[in-house]
Amino acid sequence: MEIEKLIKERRSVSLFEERDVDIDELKKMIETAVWVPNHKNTQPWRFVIITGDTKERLAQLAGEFKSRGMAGDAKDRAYQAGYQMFAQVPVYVMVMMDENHVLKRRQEDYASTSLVIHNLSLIGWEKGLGMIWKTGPLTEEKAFRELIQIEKGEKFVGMIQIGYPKKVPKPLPRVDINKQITELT
Ligand SMILES: Cc1cc2nc3c(=O)[nH]c(=O)nc-3n(C[C@H](O)[C@H](O)[C@H](O)COP(=O)(O)O)c2cc1C
Repeated sequence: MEIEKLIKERRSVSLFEERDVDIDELKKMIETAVWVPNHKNTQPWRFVIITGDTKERLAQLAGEFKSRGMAGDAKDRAYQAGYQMFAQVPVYVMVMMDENHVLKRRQEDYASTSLVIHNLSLIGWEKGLGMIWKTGPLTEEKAFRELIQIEKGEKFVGMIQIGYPKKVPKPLPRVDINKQITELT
């Protein structure tokens, strides 16, 4: 696909078909995605691919989180909604990076890791796969962080939900780019 079309037509997708994603292919996509500019070549990223029993536990955590503090039928409904939203995702890639003690290095590492994530979503989109990068409140929970095994000295960058799109959302409007471009001559 032409690069301009690929960039403009890619959307964040969070509803997926009930269809498995080939994990070997996903690993190859990650191998390609990491070819980003990276100051000092720190390559600070780490990826945790989640399916199976760990995905099941993740969906339970989402249900427990969504229904926390509720009671009765409302609690059951909230649990099911949270659980289903996470259970319907075919595969997760959790992205972590080394948290360098130098702020500038840390910020630059985060920039590069973000590029990797976007590369991954573009590579996926070309293959018919949809993704969304999430950092919602569940990702700050201790149980979540233990489940995905964030290590000491690592920063959690994002939860990437991946699968074949069931529904592709409409694009959000972009501001007129001419308002954001200055020419100095
Ligand atoms: C750092 C980051 C964190 C995000 N976290 C969330 C999130 O927690 N929940 C969510 O629904 N979308 C999240 N998104 C996705 C954006 O909301 C989405 O990209 C935006 O709505 C634009 O849609 P598009 O990607 O289809 O253009 C996140 C995106 C980024 C870059």
